[in-house]
Parts: sequence; structure tokens; C-alpha cells
Amino acid sequence: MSHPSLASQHLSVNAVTIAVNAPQAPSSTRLLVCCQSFRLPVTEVVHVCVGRGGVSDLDPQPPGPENQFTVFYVKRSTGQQWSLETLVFTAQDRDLSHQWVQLLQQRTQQYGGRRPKNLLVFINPFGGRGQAVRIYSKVSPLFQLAGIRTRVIETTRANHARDHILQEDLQGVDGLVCVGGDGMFSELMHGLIGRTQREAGVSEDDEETELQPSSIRIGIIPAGSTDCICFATVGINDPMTSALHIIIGDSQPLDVCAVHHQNRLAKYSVSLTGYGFYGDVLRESDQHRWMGPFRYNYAGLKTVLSNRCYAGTVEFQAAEHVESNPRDQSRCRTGCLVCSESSGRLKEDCEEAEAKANQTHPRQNPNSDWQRAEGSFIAVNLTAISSACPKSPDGLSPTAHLADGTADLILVKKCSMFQFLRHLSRHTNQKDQFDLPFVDVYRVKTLRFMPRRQESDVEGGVGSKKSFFARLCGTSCTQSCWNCDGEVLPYEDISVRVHCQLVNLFARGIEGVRRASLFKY
Ligand SMILES: Nc1ncnc2c1ncn2[C@@H]1O[C@H](COP(=O)(O)OP(=O)(O)OP(=O)(O)O)[C@@H](O)[C@H]1O
Ligand SMILES: CCCCCCCCCCCCC/C=C/[C@@H](O)[C@H](CO)NC(=O)CCCCC
Ligand SMILES: [Ca+2]
Repeated sequence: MSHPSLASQHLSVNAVTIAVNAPQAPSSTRLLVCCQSFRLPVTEVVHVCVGRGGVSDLDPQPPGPENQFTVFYVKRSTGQQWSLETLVFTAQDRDLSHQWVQLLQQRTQQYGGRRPKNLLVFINPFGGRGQAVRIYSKVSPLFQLAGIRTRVIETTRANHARDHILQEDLQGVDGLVCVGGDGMFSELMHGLIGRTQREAGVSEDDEETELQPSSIRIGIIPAGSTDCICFATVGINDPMTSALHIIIGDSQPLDVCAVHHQNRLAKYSVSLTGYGFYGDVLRESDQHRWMGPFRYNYAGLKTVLSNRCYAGTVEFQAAEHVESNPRDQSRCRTGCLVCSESSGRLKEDCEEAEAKANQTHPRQNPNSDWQRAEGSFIAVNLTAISSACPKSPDGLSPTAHLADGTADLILVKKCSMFQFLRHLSRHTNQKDQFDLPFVDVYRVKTLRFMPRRQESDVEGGVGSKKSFFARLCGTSCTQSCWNCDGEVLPYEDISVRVHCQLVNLFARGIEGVRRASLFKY
């Protein structure tokens, strides 16, 4: 069928007549419809249909005359929030309207990026405030509208989603979605990384090995307590916004920390691997799960008051070849150059690793460039991303990058409770939380931690004096534990390596310069 003459069709938008000049052959994928005053990127068109369309049965509309057609597209609201908006066009006749719809559907497919067709969705009915099922019911019509097939599994136990991904046939699945919190994301990530390594014949226990990235992307519909990974990669915890990022097939690579203990993989982590303060908060909060998300505030306060510190040795390798540093005040934003450069380097590294694997001699002295910090720490935190969340909109490390192959190591040395509170409170405002004499921060590739057993570790031993508040709170712990993306690790000595861009999310990072979806041309 021949296309309508695109140069000067007269359509009316919401009853206002405008002249439409559609592109002959779009030189950029962004251009869909140019008209007197509006431009709409084809990458952000969700659906086009004849007549007046509504978002499935949630918003039923009378079909409308066939000389009309509806374009559903992403609209930017305040901040990073997206919503679904419609534009109804009126063509001169029915045929022209059909031709427009066909053309626009074609263009959306052709230039619409890597959109998923088949999603496997896991809902944790108990995550966060227990609202995940309801939250999903609000966004599922969007997937239907966009013609995406979904298979939905409500989990019945912890690790249900992880085990399903590890064991079941994923033929045809091009996206995994979790409706829950960071713990659910972690399950999907573990299942996916584990499965990918098994299929590639790579041992996850070998710290030296290059892990294989997976081609399947993960989407997060936030319904948890902290939802840190969603917030830090999308810029907002909003189910509708996340669903739209999934539908239009956004892609955001993400660094992953592999945590090992005694030559075995312990856990992967993206957000926080933290010993001391955050380990203690988590351990304490787990005893009060009935409080819901408030358990973190309660446990946080209790842990601050106890003002514990832990002796140990931290060893790390600083990131090489990176222009960025944790104090540079920059921000990782959509299309980040630091992360793009890492993609290039990642390719070179893979080629180098392959070449090395083909040689017979082992890696050259991998221990040469380790730095060491020994002492008493209130917190040892490592984060591969900013770990921004609603409690701390800039996060644990505001300048950390999503996909640069590095993580930020934050060492909070022994200090008074009030000094530590000062550091913590700066996570909630614009002040620099690292600009304090008892805080050090490094951008690193690897980390090792060894706790130091002391006499004071023995209850009642020399030096076991606890703070007044510690005694008041009844805390008697002399060892801490690791908080690994919200899960307690049962050991203290660990080693960590950052794997550059190991997983991919349906996201695009945080958009820097905000654009309106439709803007004056
Ligand atoms: N059906 C289930 N029953 C019990 N636990 C489950 C179930 N499904 C998933 N889980 C576990 O619940 C944990 C918490 O889930 P989720 O992350 O969704 O919510 P959350 O309360 O926000 O937690 P987080 O603080 O990690 O964000 C996960 O680690 C997951 O393994
Ligand atoms: C005086 C006011 C002080 C206020 C201080 C607020 C400081 C917040 C810093 C932000 C830290 C985010 C760390 C992210 C951790 C997540 O990977 C993890 C999994 O969901 N959550 C927790 O461990 C749950 C533990 C989260 C504790 C906040
Ligand atoms: Ca990083």
C-alpha cells in the first residue's frame, strides 16, 4: 500500500487544526511527527490505534470515528516522573487514518529501540507494605496496551524467583520484571547471573574470572521498603514510570560487586556492601520486620545511639584509568560519558583477557597495587552506584557511576556519636558527607576486609567498655556483619571485585536536562 503523501496532510489534534509534515525518511530515530508546533520522539511512542483509544479497561473510551487515530506516548511530569498521555488526531477520511496508523506502527517498530515482547514477572506479595499485587494491577494494562506478553508469578517463598530463573525454561523471555523491593531485584539478579555463568561454563567461585553478561534485561516495578536500586537507576520510585521504561525498551548497564568468602561466591551486590553501621542496622531491623519499612528508622536510631566501632584491616585496589573521583561533584546522568568510556575499555579488557587466557603463563603480579587502611571503623561501606533512595536523594556516594566498573569505598573511622550523626545527616542535604576528618572515600575495583579479633571482643575483656547508650540499648555485639543489598552475610572476612556492566536494566539512568515530551518546534 502506498503511504499517504506525508508532506502536507492536514490533521486536527484535539480539534485544533494543524498542518503535519511527517518525515520522508527520518534521519534520526527521534523524529516521529513534525508539525507546526510539536515534536514527539518515536522512541517514546507506546502504541498507536485507529479511533479513540483508552488505556485498556481502566480507562474505557468509546471507539470514536475511524477517521481518528490515537497516539499513546510517554509524557514527562515533574522530576523524573513519566506518565502515559494520548493525542487524538482527526484525518480527512477513514483510509488516511488507517494509513497513518500503519505508518506510525511501522516507524515505532523500526526506530523504537529494543522493546521487549515477552516478560516474566515476579510479584512478591509480602514486599514493602504488602501492596505489590495491587501495584502491579495498576501497571499491567500498560503492557497489554503495548502488545507485550507477560507471564506473572506470585512468589510463595523467599528465593522462589531466583530458583525459577535458575531452573526453568526461559525460551523466548526477553525481560525479567520484579514487583517488590531491593531483595526481589537481588533474587532476579542472582538467578540471571548464575544461569548465564552456568550456560557459559564459567565458575562463579573463581574470583579472577571474567563473568559473562546476560542479554536478558531486568525491570523493577518498585513495591519494597527502600527501593534503592530503582531510585538510583530511574530517579524515582514510581511504578508507572518504571513500566514505561520497560515498555519502550530502555537499557541501562549496571556494575555488580561479586562478594567472595574463602574462595566461594557469597553474594552479588549492586547497592550497599556495608560492615559496621549498616550491617548492625540490618541485623537489628530484621528482628522487627512487623514494623514494616519503619523498622529501618527504629534500628537506625538504636544503632546510632550504641555508637559501636570495629577493628579491622581494609585492603583495596584503587580504580585505574578513571578520570572521575568520588569528590569531583559530577553526577552520573543519562548518556554519561564516564560510563560510555568504560564500555569501550570493557571491550579492550575482554580482548586482553581472551588473549591472556590463550597464553600459558598466569596473570602478572595482581597483588602489586593494593593499598591498606587499618584501624577502628564505625562503617566500611562499598557501593557500585550512588545508592540514592528517598531517605537520601543523592545517596551514599552521590558521584558514583552506574556503569563505570568501579565502586566507592567509604571508611568512617572511630568518632563520637555526634560526629557520626553529623556525617549521616549530610546524606539528607546538600552538604558533602565526605568532608569530615574521620571519613575517607576511594574509587576502587577490589576490596578485602579482615576483622581484627581483640581482647575486647570477649565479653567483659579489657577495653570492652561500652558507651552509655550502648548499655542503655542493651546491645552487646562485639562483631558486626555485612549488609549485602539488604541481606545479612554470615561471615566477616570477605573479598569483593567490581564487574563492569554485568547486568542490564530497563532504565536509562537519571535524566539531567529535563525535556518536555512535546515541545515547541
Ligand atoms: N512469597 C514470599 N514469602 C516470603 N519472602 C519472600 C517471598 N517472595 C520474596 N521473598 C523475600 O522477601 C525479601 C524482601 O522482599 P522485597 O525486596 O520485595 O521487599 P522489602 O520489604 O522492600 O525488602 P527490601 O528491604 O529488601 O527492599 C526478599 O529478599 C525475597 O527473597
Ligand atoms: C539524622 C538523620 C539521619 C538520616 C540518615 C539517612 C542515611 C541514609 C543513607 C542511605 C543509605 C542507603 C543504603 C541502601 C541500602 C540498600 O541497599 C538496602 C537494601 O534495600 N537497604 C538496607 O540495608 C536498609 C538500611 C537502610 C538504612 C537507611
Ligand atoms: Ca560503578
